[in-house]
Amino acid sequence: MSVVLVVNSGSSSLKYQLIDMRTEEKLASGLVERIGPGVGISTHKYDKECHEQRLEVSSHDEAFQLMLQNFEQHGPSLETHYPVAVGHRVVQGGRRFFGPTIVDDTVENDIEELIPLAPLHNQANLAGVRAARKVFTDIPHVTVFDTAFHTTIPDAASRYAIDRDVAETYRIRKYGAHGTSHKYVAAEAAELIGVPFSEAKTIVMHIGNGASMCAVDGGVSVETSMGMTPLEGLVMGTRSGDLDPAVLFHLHRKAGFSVDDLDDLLNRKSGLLGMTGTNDMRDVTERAERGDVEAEEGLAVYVHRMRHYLGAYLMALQGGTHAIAWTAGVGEHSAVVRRRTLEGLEWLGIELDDELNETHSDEARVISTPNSRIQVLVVPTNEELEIARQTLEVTGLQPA
Ligand SMILES: Nc1ncnc2c1ncn2[C@@H]1O[C@H](COP(=O)(O)OP(=O)(O)O)[C@@H](O)[C@H]1O
Ligand SMILES: CC(=O)OP(=O)(O)O
Ligand SMILES: [Mg+2]
Repeated sequence: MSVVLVVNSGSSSLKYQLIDMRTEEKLASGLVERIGPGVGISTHKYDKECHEQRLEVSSHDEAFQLMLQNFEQHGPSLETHYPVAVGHRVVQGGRRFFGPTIVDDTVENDIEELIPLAPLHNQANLAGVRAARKVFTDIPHVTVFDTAFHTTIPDAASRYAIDRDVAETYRIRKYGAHGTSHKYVAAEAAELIGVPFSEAKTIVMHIGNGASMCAVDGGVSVETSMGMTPLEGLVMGTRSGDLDPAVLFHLHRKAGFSVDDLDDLLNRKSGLLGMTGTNDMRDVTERAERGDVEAEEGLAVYVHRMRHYLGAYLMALQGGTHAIAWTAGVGEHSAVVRRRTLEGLEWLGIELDDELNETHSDEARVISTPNSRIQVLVVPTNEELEIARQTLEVTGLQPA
């Protein structure tokens, strides 16, 4: 059996899946949340059962050991289901990695060197790679980069208008993120609407805790909302997204914020959390519906920013847009956010079907009316499956 283990380490979590690549069936999956001080939560799903455990998990190395324990205690055994390869998500590949890459020590060092370009993510991703290489010493490890899908974005969209030498020396440009998800969802969306991926024009809305949008034209990314780091663009769970850079000078000069304070403010204490006190969209929409003013204001800013980018991406897709595809935690589950983002756009040929929008399902589906010129879709993302596919592809292993 060809099974691939996929490790997706986030800034404070570690997600994993064991996938049988003959059928692309998920055999087992798990999540270790809240890595760091305090009580963490480990969830392991196998054979229709879900095993939950609460305990302090102080590092990604510990989270990885916990994952191994989960397999040992709850199955399936990694001895009988020994993976043929391990696929790892890495957010930032810079101008160094343009596709899935088999890991060796040089690759590990290069990922480390890219940490400043994705501070919340690359460090955690690397910790997962290192822990896994220590345990699975005799199989290939492959890193799949969020940035790889965006290397096709034209210069006019990926350059910042700053001094050329400074930009070159310090590698300052738009790299984007969530590319593995954007690519997977755009391909699924094309299939759903029956347009070849090589011809489809799609706007993908990856709206999770981290959130970004992507304009995909003929199978390639032409614009995305995250920038040099995953801080730019949309309002997120704890990140501010776009703001006037002069705000930083002002807070430094007038309020004595250090660079680290500013980093903490914008990456960890802003977005929905900063505006409403919670980064969970379920709480925000519930409170907004009950008339809570802070929640309503936060939601309004969140939605306004997505509409701003939607307008821009309709322009980026020359010649028209076939579909808008919603994905990730908020995009897949929040009918309220989808409705508020797309309301009043009938004049643009975007017409949501309210009943379809409100219907819950785990399947990829159309939620616009038959009259809607641009189709609106919900397409559950599966970064892990896409990583597993790319892992097999680059190692040349065949599912057997
Ligand atoms: N039913 C729901 N309604 C609204 N938002 C939801 C729902 N379920 C999950 N979410 C949101 O999705 C977010 C997590 O999305 P996810 O894509 O898993 O993010 P990440 O990969 O960045 O951790 C949660 O923070 C929560 O706000
Ligand atoms: C890049 C990024 O924001 O990833 P995530 O959504 O997993 O936090
Ligand atoms: Mg995510």
